[in-house]
Amino acid sequence: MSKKSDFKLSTRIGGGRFSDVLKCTKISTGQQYALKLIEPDDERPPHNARNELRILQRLNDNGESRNKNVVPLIDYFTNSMEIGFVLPLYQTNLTELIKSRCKTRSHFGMDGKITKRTQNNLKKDEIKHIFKGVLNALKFIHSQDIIHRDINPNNVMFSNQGDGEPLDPVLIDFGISFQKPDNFGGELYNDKITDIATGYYKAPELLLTIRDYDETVDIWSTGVMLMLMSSEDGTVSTYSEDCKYSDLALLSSILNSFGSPPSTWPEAQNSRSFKSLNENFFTKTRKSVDELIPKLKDDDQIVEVFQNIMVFERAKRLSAAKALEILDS
Ligand SMILES: Nc1ncnc2c1ncn2[C@@H]1O[C@H](COP(=O)(O)OP(=O)(O)OP(=O)(O)O)[C@@H](O)[C@H]1O
Repeated sequence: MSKKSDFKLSTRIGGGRFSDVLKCTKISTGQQYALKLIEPDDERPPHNARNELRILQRLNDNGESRNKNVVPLIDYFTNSMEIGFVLPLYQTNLTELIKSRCKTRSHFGMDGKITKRTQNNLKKDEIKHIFKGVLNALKFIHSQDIIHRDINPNNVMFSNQGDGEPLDPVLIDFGISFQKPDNFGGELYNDKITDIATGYYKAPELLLTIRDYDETVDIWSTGVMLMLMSSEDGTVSTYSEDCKYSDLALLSSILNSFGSPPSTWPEAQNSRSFKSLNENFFTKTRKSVDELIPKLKDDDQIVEVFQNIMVFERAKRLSAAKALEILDS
C-alpha cells in the first residue's frame, strides 16, 4: 500500500458523481497511472468505495488481475478522507472508440435539403473480439459471486485505438457492484437496490423494481452493448433518445425491440407495476436481428447468443460461460 504523496497528480481524465479520475505519476519510478479518488463518506448507495476496494482485492493477486479482461488494481492508498485506486492508464473507452470510428457525411437531396448520415466503421472481427472479451470478464467475476451492476460502454476500456493492434477490452468500475451473498453485510440478496446500471443498459426487470435480480442483469447490458457496436450508425437505433432520461421510455423501447414479455414472465408475476400496466402496452412483436444487430446479422453464433441473452425470463438468459462456449464452437 502506498501513500498519496508517492504520486504526482496531474489532469482530470474522468470521474463520476462521487469520484475523480486523474492522470498521475509514481515519483519513484516515473511510471504513469490513472488514479481514481473517492471520499467514501460522501457517497450514497449503491456507490461504495470500501466495497469496490474489497472486490478489486478479491479479483487481483499482488497487483495483477486474475483475468486479462478485468482491471488490475496496481496499488491503492487510504487516508482519513479518501481511498485512492492506482490503475493502469488506458487510452480510450468503448464510447469514445465507437465515436472515433463513426464518420458523418452530408447528403444533398434533389430538393436542396442537406441530411447527415453517420456510418459506424467498427469491423465485424473487432466487435466479436470486444464482445467476447467482456463476456470473458463476466464469466470470471460471476464465478467469484460478483454482479458488476454497471456494464456500459464507459466502463469498457482499451489500451490502444486498435490501429493494427487487437482491441482487448478491460472491464473497470466496481463502484456499485454486489458481492454475494449480502454485499459485505450491506444489502440483502432478495432486497437489492434496483437503482443500478446506466440508461439504455438496464435490464427490464430493474425497470419493474424486481429486487431479487441476479448476475444476468450484466448479461443483458452486454447484449445492449452488442447492439450499439453492431449498429450501422453507432447508436442503439431501436431505442428512443428519451430512454436516457426516462425509465418508462426505456421500457417502451425494450418492448418495441424485443416484443411483449410472456404473460408468464416469472420475475414479474408478483410485481405491482407489471400488473398495473395497460395490456395494450404489451402487444409488440420482436424485431428481427437485421434491425437489432445489422452488422452481425449473418454471423450464426453471434445471432444464437444474442437471441438467447436478450430474453425477458432471466432463467433462460445464457450465462457468460455458455455464451462463450457457443462463440468458440
Ligand atoms: N484506468 C483508467 N484509465 C483511463 N481512464 C479511466 C480509467 N478509469 C476510469 N477512467 C475514466 O474515468 C471514467 C469514470 O471512471 P469510473 O467509471 O471508474 O468512475 P465512477 O465514479 O464509477 O463513474 P460513474 O459514476 O460515471 O460510473 C471512465 O468512464 C473513464 O473514462
